[in-house]
Amino acid sequence: MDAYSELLLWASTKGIKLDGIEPRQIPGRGVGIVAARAIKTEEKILQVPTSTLRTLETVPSRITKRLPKNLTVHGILAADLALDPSPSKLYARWNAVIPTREDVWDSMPLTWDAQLQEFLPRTARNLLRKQLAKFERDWAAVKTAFSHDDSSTVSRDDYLYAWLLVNTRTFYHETERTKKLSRDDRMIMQPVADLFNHADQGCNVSFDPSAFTIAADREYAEGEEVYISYGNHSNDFLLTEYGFVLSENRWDEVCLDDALLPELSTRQKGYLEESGFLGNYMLDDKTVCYRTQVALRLMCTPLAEWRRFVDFGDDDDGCGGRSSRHQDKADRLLVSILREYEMKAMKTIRDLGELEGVGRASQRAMLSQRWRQIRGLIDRTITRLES
Ligand SMILES: C[S@@+](CC[C@H](N)C(=O)[O-])C[C@H]1O[C@@H](n2cnc3c(N)ncnc32)[C@H](O)[C@@H]1O
Repeated sequence: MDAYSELLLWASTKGIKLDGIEPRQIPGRGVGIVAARAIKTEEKILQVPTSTLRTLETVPSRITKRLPKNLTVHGILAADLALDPSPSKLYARWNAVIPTREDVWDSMPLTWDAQLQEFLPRTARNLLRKQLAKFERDWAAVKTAFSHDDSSTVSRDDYLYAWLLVNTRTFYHETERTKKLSRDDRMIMQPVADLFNHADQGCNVSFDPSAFTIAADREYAEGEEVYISYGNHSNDFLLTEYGFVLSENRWDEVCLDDALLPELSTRQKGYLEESGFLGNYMLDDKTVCYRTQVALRLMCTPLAEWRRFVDFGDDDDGCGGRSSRHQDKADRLLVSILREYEMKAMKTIRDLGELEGVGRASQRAMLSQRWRQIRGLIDRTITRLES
């Protein structure tokens, strides 16, 4: 019997109900869940009883009592996974189907060569910096707690593997007890449900005190992959937090700070800082964000008019046509800035192509894919602004 059949057999003894779905290997996505028959909208396809969840409360006290009280739930769950080398029956079936360390190392930028990490787009790099700081805090606590114990030592790599599994496989869960914790700490792991891959729109996930339930968001044909949504995430977020990008992502956006900030004088940066508009300039497939508009206006309109724009939003003084004249100027300026940024994206793609020997080919390919997406978004925006 293969590991998935064993997992499902174990799941059925624990009251986990799959209806019309089954796990399957999906090229490029590890395991995923597919429709085993035609599924109707709103059909309940999975129920996972609360008793099977892996939570803060299921971590043995021999682990929790040695960890500092303020350690994150993420950090504690990872310690539980890492310090459980011969897992109890409860988790053995689950452990048999989770991605290998090799898979995790391949996809998660946190484990990549530092030189390759420098090629991440700005948003992803910033997220990675925060993720690393969070990991190092958790690891420092776990290392201190278990470093003097021969029976349960854990290496940094063991802990990192466990920490990244938790990062990519937890669900938000609220109970009377977890409501007392910060939002980020209301996380649990659940078997089978964690085999669903992500799409920018997916099945409905809900929970009550007795179970998690996943219900179809639309009709699915037999054999079709069934997704849930991990949230309204951009591809930079997905890449850093989950190790993949979507080719179709309605929530994707690109940070323009690297394109815009170098164009601003020190004085202009000061004005933007004072008014709370310095940096975090975002572009998606439909909109240039308001912060970007404010920075562009500062670059192409007299200061008094810019202040009016910031204070009142609209720079039309009632004479007609003014607003669109300024907007045209701002759009033209943005097009020229975007053209330069597009050149940078193309150079990054070329550089990645010549970067043999740094990191793995699959990691470089992932970065190139992301930069091609950025280039595409910029290109479409230029076309839109010029039409
Ligand atoms: C909750 S797990 C989903 C099950 C996972 N595919 C597995 O093999 O166990 C989340 C991980 O699945 C992968 N994943 C999820 N959605 C994906 C997608 N749309 N494309 C590629 N990989 C995806 C990523 O590696 C992510 O970190």
